[in-house]
Amino acid sequence: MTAPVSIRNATKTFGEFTALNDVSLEIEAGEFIVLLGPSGCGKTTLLSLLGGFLSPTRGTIAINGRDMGDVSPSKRPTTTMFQDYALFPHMTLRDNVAFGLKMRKIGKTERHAKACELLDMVGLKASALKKPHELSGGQRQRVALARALAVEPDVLLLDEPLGALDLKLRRQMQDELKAIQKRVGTTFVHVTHDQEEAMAIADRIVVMNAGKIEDVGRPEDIYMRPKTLFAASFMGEVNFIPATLKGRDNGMAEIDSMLGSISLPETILANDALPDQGPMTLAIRPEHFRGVSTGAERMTLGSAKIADGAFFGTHYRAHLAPIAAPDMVITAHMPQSANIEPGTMVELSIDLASIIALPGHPQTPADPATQG
Ligand SMILES: Nc1ncnc2c1ncn2[C@@H]1O[C@H](COP(=O)(O)OP(=O)(O)OP(=O)(O)O)[C@@H](O)[C@H]1O
Repeated sequence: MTAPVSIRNATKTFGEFTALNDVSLEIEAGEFIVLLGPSGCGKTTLLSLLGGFLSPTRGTIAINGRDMGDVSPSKRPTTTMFQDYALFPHMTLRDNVAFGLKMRKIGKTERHAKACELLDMVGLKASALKKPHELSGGQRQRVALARALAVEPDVLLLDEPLGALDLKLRRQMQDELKAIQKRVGTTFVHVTHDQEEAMAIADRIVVMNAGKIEDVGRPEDIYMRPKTLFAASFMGEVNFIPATLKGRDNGMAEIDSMLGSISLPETILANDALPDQGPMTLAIRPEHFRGVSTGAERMTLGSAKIADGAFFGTHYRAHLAPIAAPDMVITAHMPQSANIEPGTMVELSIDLASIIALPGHPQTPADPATQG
């Protein structure tokens, strides 16, 4: 079972505090959507509106075209899977998975068959008669997923379901979760603050900040072409070079940056929020300074002096002080063959197409994305 979800202008206030501020989002049937953002940005609040545990102060939620305004959580075509997946300790795995079906008065033979089918899907068929305490954390998590899917929700809501697992297991479960979602085709809405997890599992990521949606797109869209400073900095490491857009002429944009004046083809400025003139930021990922020619059109932002560098296996990660702005720190990845001796001069050479042009300036030097 699967269904589209439509969130229109949803706002949620708690007293004076606005936890969710005019959020709109269309989710397709069968999509794997990840709500990504820092603690307190409103991810769980949005998930709770979908599950019916909270009502929007303003705005609407529709699932499969039906307004959910007066539909209680138990009557919604949704199931929520929480981080503490709370299996019943005295029941076998089979009975845990079949529990929702029993509540729905499904006969024993049918519900046991369904439970075994789902345990098979999560790789635990042979353990059907074990109790939860006999399992590892990852195995218990799989049982919880099987239990959530047993009642065939149209939409599965997952609130940091992998948060309690260690890193290795979490990576493994991310792959499994994605494979299972593709297999069952259910719409998944998954909350996390871990950007790597979001990239690993999402069809589309919704980047949230302070109760608002900052950006929505495929992982590669948000990484390569983020729409805001926040989205650029939350999804991976980035250098921000404050600049001023002076004007546009003949398909070229004239820009004064902290590293000097440059002309960029207007196609690089593909962001509707950019003004015709005014403050803007050039955002560049560290790996785009690698100096390995890709055959694409390249440009230089002047030269810089290596301050320090560390070996990361596939590359060096170096901090550089540009000659044009010696107080600035640029983080750059450099090839294994590079000389990263402090004081060595390097050219800040990049592929033109890898420059991300964003509206506004980073707020403070402490902005997480201002430095590497
Ligand atoms: N019932 C409530 N009463 C008052 N404030 C609340 C309530 N529920 C949530 N909030 C506030 O709303 C904001 C958003 O909370 P929410 O739980 O949605 O954040 P989150 O992004 O899921 O964060 P986390 O990753 O820490 O769970 C927070 O500042 C939180 O303190």
